[in-house]
Amino acid sequence: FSPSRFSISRPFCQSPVLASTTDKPTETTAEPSLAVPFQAARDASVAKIQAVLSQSKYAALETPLVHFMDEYFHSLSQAAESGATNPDGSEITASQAANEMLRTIQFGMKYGLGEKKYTFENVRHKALRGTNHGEKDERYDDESFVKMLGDDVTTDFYAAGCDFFRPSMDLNNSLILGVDNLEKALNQIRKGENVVFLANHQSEADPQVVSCLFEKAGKEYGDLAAHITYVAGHKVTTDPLAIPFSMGRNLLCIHSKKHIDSDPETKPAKSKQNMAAMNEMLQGLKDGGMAIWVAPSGGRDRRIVSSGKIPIATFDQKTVDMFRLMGNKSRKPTHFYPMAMVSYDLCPPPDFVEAGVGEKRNVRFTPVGIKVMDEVPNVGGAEKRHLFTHSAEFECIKGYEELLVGLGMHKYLP
Ligand SMILES: O=P(O)(O)OC[C@H](O)CO
Repeated sequence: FSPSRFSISRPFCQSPVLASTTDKPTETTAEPSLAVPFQAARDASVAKIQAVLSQSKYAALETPLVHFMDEYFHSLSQAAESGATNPDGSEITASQAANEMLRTIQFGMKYGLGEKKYTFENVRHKALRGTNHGEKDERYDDESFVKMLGDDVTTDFYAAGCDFFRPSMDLNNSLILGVDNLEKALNQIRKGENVVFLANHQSEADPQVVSCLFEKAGKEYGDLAAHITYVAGHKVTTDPLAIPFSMGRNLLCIHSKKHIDSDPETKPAKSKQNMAAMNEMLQGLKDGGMAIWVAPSGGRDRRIVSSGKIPIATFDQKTVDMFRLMGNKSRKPTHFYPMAMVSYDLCPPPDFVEAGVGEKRNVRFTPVGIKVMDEVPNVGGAEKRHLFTHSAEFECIKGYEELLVGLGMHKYLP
């Protein structure tokens, strides 16, 4: 790795330019044809949702939800047409699309809207896996908690999130690379050491992409994916549709640097929450055996609208420094692995960057990719800090570009 070369020319001349807030949102036009059973299931599901919404105060949600439904039914219709199957070998069906969609919307309405919406009260949230899941979870002993969940007391929200997004991933043509590094990371975690994956971030479904691709690599890696704690910005914990997916994940809830200044009045409270999250993380790292996924850019990569290229967003050095500092303070060996991710097409983010929630959801049946790069040695003092961040980002870009080539997505190469 040569820092001087890096500063002059990033691989493939990557430009750090992000789409500006004036760019139009990503438009993905629905395919003209939908297979007959999927069309029927889509129409019936839309009618059900319209009936519910018309009798509620959320009538304004009809347009974005119908768009989301159209996207999802098209995605699964295409999956079925391509011959993709579920993990048990069964076909992807129209009734599966309807069940997944209606359940997700029902969760969104129950946990994401209104006075009873689910609030992530603790900065460290533990995945809600339901009462049928093996591990003891004391929250399910609390009567009010059980009452709040109602019929969903047995719901494994982790599995539900994976089941929703998995059929939209063309897993036969997806790539999971760097499994040797994943194996090293797994062994380090098993020894009680900590691992931090420094990733680029492309879609809201990235935690599910990690799960499905790690599962593809092997059961032990699938189990690791369920164990990972994701560093989550405010959208992940406050957007009505994102909330149910987030309930199924281990999270550290923070306010990313990208959005913390959007409302000066609430900045002190947000900074306080970030401090609390860092303390919780430090405790977890001290306990050891922790696996963390963080996007040091503070958000998703955006396409360059004029060229259609998708560069990864620049890693924020202070964020990386903070994770290294916490690792050092924990006094447990803490290992850093850059993780390259290709998942943009699965749920393309809007081209504009904004702090608000409730964005328009697009979903596509597409291959996805992950490459776990070599560990970046956690050495060097204050004067070398930038070299560590550059090295991690450089590796991530290398892996990303290798994935794009391997997946035949040359058009996105920056
Ligand atoms: O700031 P954004 O729009 O890139 O959103 C980042 C969130 O983590 C969404 O997953």
